[in-house]
Amino acid sequence: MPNEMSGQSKTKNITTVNVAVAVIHYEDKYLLGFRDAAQHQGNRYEFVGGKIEADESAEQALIREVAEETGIDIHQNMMVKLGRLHHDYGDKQVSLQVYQVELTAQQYEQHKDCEYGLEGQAMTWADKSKLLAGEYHLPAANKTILEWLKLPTKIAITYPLAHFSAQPNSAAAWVHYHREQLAPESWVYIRLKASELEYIAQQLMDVRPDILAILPYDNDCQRSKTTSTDAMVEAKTTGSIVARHLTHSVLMAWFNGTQDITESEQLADISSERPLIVSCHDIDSILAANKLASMRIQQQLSPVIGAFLSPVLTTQTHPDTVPLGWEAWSALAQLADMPVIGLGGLAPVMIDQTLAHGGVSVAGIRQFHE
Ligand SMILES: Nc1nc2c([nH]c(=O)n2[C@@H]2O[C@H](COP(=O)(O)OP(=O)(O)OP(=O)(O)O)[C@@H](O)[C@H]2O)c(=O)[nH]1
Repeated sequence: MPNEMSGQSKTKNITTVNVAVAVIHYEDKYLLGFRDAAQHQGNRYEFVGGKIEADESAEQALIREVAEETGIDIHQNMMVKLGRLHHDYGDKQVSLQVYQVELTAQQYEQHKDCEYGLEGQAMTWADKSKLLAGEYHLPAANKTILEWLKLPTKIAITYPLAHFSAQPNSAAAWVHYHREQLAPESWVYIRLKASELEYIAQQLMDVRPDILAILPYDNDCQRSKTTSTDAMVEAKTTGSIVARHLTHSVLMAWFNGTQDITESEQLADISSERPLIVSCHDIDSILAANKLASMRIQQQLSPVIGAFLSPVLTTQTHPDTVPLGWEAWSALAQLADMPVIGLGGLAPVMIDQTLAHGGVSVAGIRQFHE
């Protein structure tokens, strides 16, 4: 998709319209327009946006469209890329470049009572919970955007079991520690080995049913078609699994063709009902993640909702790994077609710095526990 940055492109005689989409919000209120019945995908709500002209970048188009449709002045430093996606409506193909735009309190005050946009279209402010619950009828392509918006600004990662190896019962110590330390209703990536996953992760989810768990995708069990820990955890779980996680090495093994499986087998293998979060460290893994994301959308499977991109800074756990540093991290984040999560040497308070460098969320271990 980076090759189709602007204008219209033609593939097999079908024109793809390149569109810049602004997910304008102030805290938990999101601005929606209503598409006229005569328009493509009419009688539906939409985010503000429109065609990217041939001489424009997506960001320039976004600034112009937002001003034309709402009169709100936005600047480059207020927008963060959420992702890019291609959608085939049958009668029209669209490539959406989606940005999150947070208004200032003053801008929201000025526009909070606005019922019509500058082009006469009805406008409304939607509560995030209602928007994500599907209470607004949006074009089909927006389903993925709503999944992206579920990603919180902070994700806690669990300690490895080995961290508790000095304890007489390390599994019990692991469960006890995380039961006490994880914030209420937080997203938690339960990073355990496949062999530890079923019995320990389940214990934590039993005692903390409020947490929203990201569980590792168990590649080995899936490949051998044995009763996988995935299936067991899914079947027995009392808590909520919000996503499965794919490691950098699994992602690269699939897309470098080092595993002898076809693309459709890969897609069928990964829990198709669950959104995915992938781990990336470099340009090759970002490109592999983009490919996976595009395949999932094309096959109408649950989307890739995020990429952990790491390490941003030096970490205590990997002191010898050379970090990317903010500049290289930001350049890679721009290439990702899904929301990017900063990982490695970060604290929750670094969310503003992460947003400024093109990420939407921060993750980590120690500092993300209460
Ligand atoms: N603005 C906007 N467009 C969207 C969203 N989701 C989505 O699929 N689209 C599609 O992206 C395209 C937007 O291009 P557009 O705004 O220039 O097209 P239009 O049909 O509104 O007007 P036009 O063709 O008269 O210029 C439409 O085909 C629309 O269906 C969304 O959330 N916001």
